[in-house]
Amino acid sequence: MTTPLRIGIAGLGTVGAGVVKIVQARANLIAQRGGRPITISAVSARTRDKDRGVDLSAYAWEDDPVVLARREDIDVFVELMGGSDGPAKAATEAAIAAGKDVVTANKAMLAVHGQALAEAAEAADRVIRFEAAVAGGIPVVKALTEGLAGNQITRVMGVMNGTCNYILTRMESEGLPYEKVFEEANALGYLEADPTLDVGGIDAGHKLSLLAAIAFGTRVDFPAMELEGIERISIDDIHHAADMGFRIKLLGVAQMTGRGLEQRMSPCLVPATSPLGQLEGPTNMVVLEGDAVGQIVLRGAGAGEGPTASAVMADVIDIARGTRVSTFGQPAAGLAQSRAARASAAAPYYLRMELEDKPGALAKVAAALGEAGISIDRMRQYRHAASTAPVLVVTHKTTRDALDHARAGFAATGVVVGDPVAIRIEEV
Ligand SMILES: NC(=O)C1=CN([C@@H]2O[C@H](COP(=O)(O)OP(=O)(O)OC[C@H]3O[C@@H](n4cnc5c(N)ncnc54)[C@H](O)[C@@H]3O)[C@@H](O)[C@H]2O)C=CC1
Ligand SMILES: N[C@@H](CC=O)C(=O)O
Ligand code: NA
Repeated sequence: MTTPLRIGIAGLGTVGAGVVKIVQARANLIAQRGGRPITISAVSARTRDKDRGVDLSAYAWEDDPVVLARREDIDVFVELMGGSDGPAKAATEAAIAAGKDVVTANKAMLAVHGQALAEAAEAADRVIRFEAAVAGGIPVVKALTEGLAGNQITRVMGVMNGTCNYILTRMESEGLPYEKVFEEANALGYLEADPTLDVGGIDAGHKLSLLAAIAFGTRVDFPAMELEGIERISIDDIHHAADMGFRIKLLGVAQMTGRGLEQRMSPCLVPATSPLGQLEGPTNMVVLEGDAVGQIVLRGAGAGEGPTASAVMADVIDIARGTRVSTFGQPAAGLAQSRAARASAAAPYYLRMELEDKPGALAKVAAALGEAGISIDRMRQYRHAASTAPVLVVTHKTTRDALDHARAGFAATGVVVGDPVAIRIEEV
């Protein structure tokens, strides 16, 4: 009888319960593919007596995930609690120190502590695997670390937060308000424990920073990411974009330029007919570009029980097989600190602002754009009942610096109310 690979699971929420279900339902298939059975020795969660739709009676229970991580009867610690610090980090460190391999879905922890954890794991001759942490069920970490290992990666791009994509597409298709769709996403298990991580773009930014580290051989540098969430996107923006043949996506782009590593995660308008524009619901899409392979497009479920548990199991099965890949695809100690560069490529922009409804207001806005060297493609004032008028401007290609200059100009006009919404129109 082959020795089983014994796992301990900390966290029995959406993802943890999904992992237990796969281990129980697919035992034979997993044993064949991994070359040995995979068994669960112990589990941990905040609440012991809770119906999770799975039978946990065969497994030991630990209240403390750190104690679980150190148990002698586990080989792999599966961290599915979440949170960048606290018990997730403490238990991961304890697991490595106790000689366990680690599988985690925790992008928040890795975006902040990935370098230190990877170095600790490598010093202990252990692995940390995190396929579930980026784009859920899409095997993008494996694609970059293994399938594309022979390429110089030139760009990584994509939609990597299922919740945001679900919210944006449901608002448009059903004409539903943000709050209603947000509740639906919550009921479907897409949301992070702290939902501002999702709608603030932080979760997607964490994911992109992990992919950038692998792609460009640099240390994870999440603080350098230019970040903007979807909180200011209104149903009006969605409708205006649709009128012009665009859809709004929370889009991430990372690329290495002569000036350094550019990383940005922000709402963008993309052509409605493009593959990214057609992405519905919690689906993610990651576009990888390599010098030898050209462009690879990966599309699939980025969140939810089954897809995320699928990715966790892929990592566990890899460990059962004896596949050992460095956390970020190469030894962590050799990863260089990236030089952060502000994204500089010119693009057209969509601007929405509220104007005092008085003579000359539009002319002042046009003048502020002109002074910033920005040429107007389209400009429209919408019918309104309030004292301020909603105005939409689509610019020709311009730079971020010019846009900042124009923003300062808007503030000085005395007719622009609040800060205008500016959304980049991305050629994808
Ligand atoms: N839900 C999803 O679709 C996806 C989630 N992830 C990641 O997977 C991880 C888990 O996410 P979910 O399953 O959605 O979370 P969840 O909130 O549904 O479950 C979290 C589990 O961890 C347990 N837990 C939390 N703190 C604990 C502590 N101090 N001690 C013991 N147990 C504790 C909770 O009791 C619960 O069982 C997170 O890192 C998340 O970012 C990644 C990809 C997709
Ligand atoms: N909250 C995340 C879950 C997966 O990472 C998302 O919505 O994509
Ligand atoms: Na993945």
